[in-house]
Amino acid sequence: MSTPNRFAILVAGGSGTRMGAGQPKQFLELLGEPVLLHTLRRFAETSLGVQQFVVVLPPDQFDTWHHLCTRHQVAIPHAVVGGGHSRWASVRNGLKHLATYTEGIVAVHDGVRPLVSAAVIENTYAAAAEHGAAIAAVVPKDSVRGLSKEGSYAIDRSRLRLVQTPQCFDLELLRRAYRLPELPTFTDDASVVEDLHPIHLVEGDYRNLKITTPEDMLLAEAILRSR
Ligand SMILES: Nc1ccn([C@@H]2O[C@H](COP(=O)(O)OP(=O)(O)OP(=O)(O)O)[C@@H](O)[C@H]2O)c(=O)n1
Ligand SMILES: C[C@](O)(CO)[C@H](O)COP(=O)(O)O
Repeated sequence: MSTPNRFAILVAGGSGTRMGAGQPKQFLELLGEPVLLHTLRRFAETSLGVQQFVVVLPPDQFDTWHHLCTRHQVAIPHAVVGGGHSRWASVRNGLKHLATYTEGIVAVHDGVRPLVSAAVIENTYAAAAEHGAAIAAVVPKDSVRGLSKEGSYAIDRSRLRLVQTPQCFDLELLRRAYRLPELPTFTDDASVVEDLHPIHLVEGDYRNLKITTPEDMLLAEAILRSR
């Protein structure tokens, strides 16, 4: 079987309200480089050939990214697309940029997961080529409780997984899913696709954290220094 085309949509169209940094968290520096640039490099450095990178940014931040790419001499070819009102809308905009392609595997990855490993990226693309839809996920390390009117109750964590990105899909499947109307329950791409196709889980990585709140920056720096 021939190698499928590979595409990557790096979503970085959010504003980072939980980080509260005064600028979107994807532009904060980790060991001297913006979070989003670490993420782009991670994907570009895998042994896989990614044919087309699409970076989705807040529409008012194109100049910021352009200046950062110039300052850091970024030589990784990528398209820049404006984000939307939600992650779902940003992914949909990214997908539109791939309209000329008819087949392949597309990875959707949070621009704020800069510590993703080559193994997780490669395994997720490979699983999607085999199963149509594959996402990285890890086993919860803490006990989990649900909330009820009366208080709370224990949940069997062996039946749970914590979802990460990348989330990789057959291009046409992802297109079909993103033609459906947006629902408030969509928190990731798997939740958009799952009514159309089963989602295969790939072993993620605890280090593949999503930079969300200030302590995540400390953790990410510590992990980067240890590499
Ligand atoms: N309208 C949006 C919202 C989110 N994202 C992206 O989706 C990923 C995961 O979202 P999250 O961590 O929630 O980022 P923010 O929306 O920026 O953060 P917050 O919810 O704290 O505002 C991030 O890479 C973010 O930039 C996006 O592309 N477009
Ligand atoms: C896509 C995601 O990173 C998977 O864990 C997550 O769902 C994004 O959630 P957020 O609320 O937008 O941070």
